[in-house]
Formats: sequence, C-alpha cells, structure tokens
Amino acid sequence: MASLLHRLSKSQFYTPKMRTNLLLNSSIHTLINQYPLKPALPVRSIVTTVETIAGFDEMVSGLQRKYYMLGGKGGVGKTSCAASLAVKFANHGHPTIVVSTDPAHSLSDSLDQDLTGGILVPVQGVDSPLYALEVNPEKAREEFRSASQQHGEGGVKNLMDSMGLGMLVDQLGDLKLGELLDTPPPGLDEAIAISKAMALQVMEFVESQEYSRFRRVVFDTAPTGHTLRLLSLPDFLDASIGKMMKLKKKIASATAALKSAFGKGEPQQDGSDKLEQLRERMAKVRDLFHDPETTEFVIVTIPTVMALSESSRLCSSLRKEKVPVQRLIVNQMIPPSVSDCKFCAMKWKDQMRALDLIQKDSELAKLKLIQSPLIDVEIRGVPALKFMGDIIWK
Ligand SMILES: Nc1ncnc2c1ncn2[C@@H]1O[C@H](COP(=O)(O)OP(=O)(O)OP(=O)(O)O)[C@@H](O)[C@H]1O
Repeated sequence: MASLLHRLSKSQFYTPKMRTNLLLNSSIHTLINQYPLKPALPVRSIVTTVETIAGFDEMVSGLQRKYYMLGGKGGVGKTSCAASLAVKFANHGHPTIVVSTDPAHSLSDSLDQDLTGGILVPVQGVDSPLYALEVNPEKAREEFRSASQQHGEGGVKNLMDSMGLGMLVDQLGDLKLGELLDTPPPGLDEAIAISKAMALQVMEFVESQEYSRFRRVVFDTAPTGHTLRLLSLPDFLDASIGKMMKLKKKIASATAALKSAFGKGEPQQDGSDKLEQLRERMAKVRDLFHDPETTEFVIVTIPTVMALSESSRLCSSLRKEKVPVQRLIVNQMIPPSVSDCKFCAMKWKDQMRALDLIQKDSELAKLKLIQSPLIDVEIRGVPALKFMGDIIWK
C-alpha cells in the first residue's frame, strides 16, 4: 500500500506540495477539493456542482443479502469498480462473493489471484471472508447443451422413436424449440449459456446453505449487449420452457390417442417436472433482478460522449426491464491540467463536454453520480482495490 501511494503521489497532475498531501490523505478527491485548480481552458465544470457521495452507508447497512451488478461498455473499469466494492464490503464486515460473468474475465488480473476453474476462491488480504468466482463459459455452454438435449426436441424425439412414433414429432414443426436451443443463432448460445449459468449461480447463492453466510454478492458483468440479454433471459426461458411444455403435452395427448388405437403402452412422462422446476427457478431469478430491496445495477462509464451515449441506452433498457438502477460511476476522470500540456487541456475540455451531457440526458440525469479519478498506476491486487474503493465508495 505504501509503495502504491508513493507511486500515486508521483502523478504528473500534482505539485510537490499536493503530492505530499496525497501521501498523507490517500484520497485524490480530498486533494482536488483542497486545491481547487483552475482548468487550463475556461470550460464549465460540473465536477464541483454535482453529488459525489456514492451512498455507501446505505449500501453497507443491513444484514440481509444484497446483490450488486456492475456493468457498462467494455474497458471502462467495471471489474475494477466491482472488485473494489467487494473488497470494501468485506472490510466493513460483510462476508462477500464477487462473481465475474464476463466471458473475457479480468477478475483474476484485478484481484491478482488465479480464479480459473469456475470454483469459489478465497481472496487474501481482507478483514471478512471474500470469495471470488469466474463463471466458466465452456462449462456453462456444455451444461446448457446437455440440458436442452435432454429436455428439448431431441429428448422427446428419442422417446417417440423408441415407441416407433418419431414421425409425430416431425409433424409438430411449428414448435421446434428443442432445435432452437440445440443450435441457437451465433452469439445467442453463449449469451444464454452464461446467463443461465449466472441465473443458476444466483439460485445456488439464494438456495444453498453453503452460501447462506454471504451477505453481499457483487457481479462483474459482461459488456452491455451480453448483460441486456442476460437480464431478459428469465423471461425468454420462461416463454421457451412454456412452449416446450406445451409441445410435450401435445405429444402426450397424441400418443395417448395412438395408444388406444394400437394398444401400445403409455410413454413415460419424464422431464416435465424438471422443466416446471426450472421455470419456477427462473421466475425467482426474475423477481430477484427486479427487487430494489435486494438488487441494484450500477452503471460504470467514462467521460466520453460515446461511452455516455451507450450508458444512456443501457439505463433506458434497464428501466424498461424494471431492473433497479440508481448509481452511475464516471470512471477514469482526469483532474484539470496544471501544466501547459496541450494534450491534457484538450482531454479535460472533452471530458467536461461529455460530463455536461449527463445533466442534459433524461435517463442519466436521474442517477446518483459517482466520480472516480484516473489513477496513474494500474489498479491490481487488494491494496490497490482498497485504495480505489475508498475513493469511489463513500
Ligand atoms: N480509475 C482508474 N484509474 C486507472 N486505471 C484504471 C481505472 N479504472 C480502471 N483502470 C484500468 O483500466 C483497465 C480496464 O479496467 P477493467 O478491467 O476494470 O475494465 P472492464 O470494464 O472490466 O474491462 P472489460 O470490459 O475488458 O472487462 C485495467 O487495466 C484497469 O487497471
């Protein structure tokens, strides 16, 4: 930690006096507040006029389980913010799990610990138990394929074939759901597999005794597109399972009619109970995603027009899906330039222009804004995450 602060203190943005102060205060925000610098260009700044308190007191209060999902555009700092929040929860006495559902995991790198293997790994260096997990997409995809083959059209067809009635399945062409699940369009299977794995993981956290002691669950989610599919998954699966059950019922009544015509035995009604159970579990996940008492989606972004435009769309989609969202982290903010560095001045001006958008954006303006500075060392390992977390989560 000491060496991190020492490196932070060498930031080009600060004067020697400010650097000393940074070492003492270990907070860039404190530093900026104490030394309000004139921007290199006369641009309007909202930095000093907006709410910068994250409301961590509210996030940390209560012993009941709470879920936080952090998401946004690729590379904006979702993993760093998620890991820093998990570290902060653990250091405030909450046994915590941090889960990455991003197929391109970087949680291992962020925590500086090997999390490959899809199992819970204890994180060292925190006050209360903190465990981390990277959902294994390959494992999840395999699980999903075998489940859909077992319960989808393939399974039904095998059953019917074994009775010499396979033709019947082909006649129910309008309900080829098993096929949809066996060979979904490119990209969808991964989204579904990961989403399903996450949903099941959530259910495991909710149902299993093993996880009952964890009071905070933080998700480092995949970039926006994946995340939106993930959040609409329970509804999608609910509809799919509903159709599959309808298909099974149609087949069951058709075979019953054939049985009486040919005098053959009744087929076994396997699978329907499991489908019904899966459907119920999905409904629970959906309710969980939508409950503001237990769940919050935190949008992470950076101060660029492109990133903020995407954040606005994400916010609108989350609201449409009725997912609770109330905080926006603007990460990697640069402080005003104190030198005559033209590049820094241009970046600052650009950043201010982007930040102005937040106030004008009907979606984003309603959110609690959390500002997080661009730190000139890599945020890696628990001490660095603690440092970052103390800046963001106040
Ligand atoms: N405030 C910050 N100051 C300095 N570096 C940062 C900050 N936030 C994130 N970074 C760095 O930016 C890089 C990307 O961060 P991170 O992996 O957290 O982003 P991400 O949104 O999860 O990315 P991906 O979409 O690729 O998973 C990392 O090297 C991280 O250390």
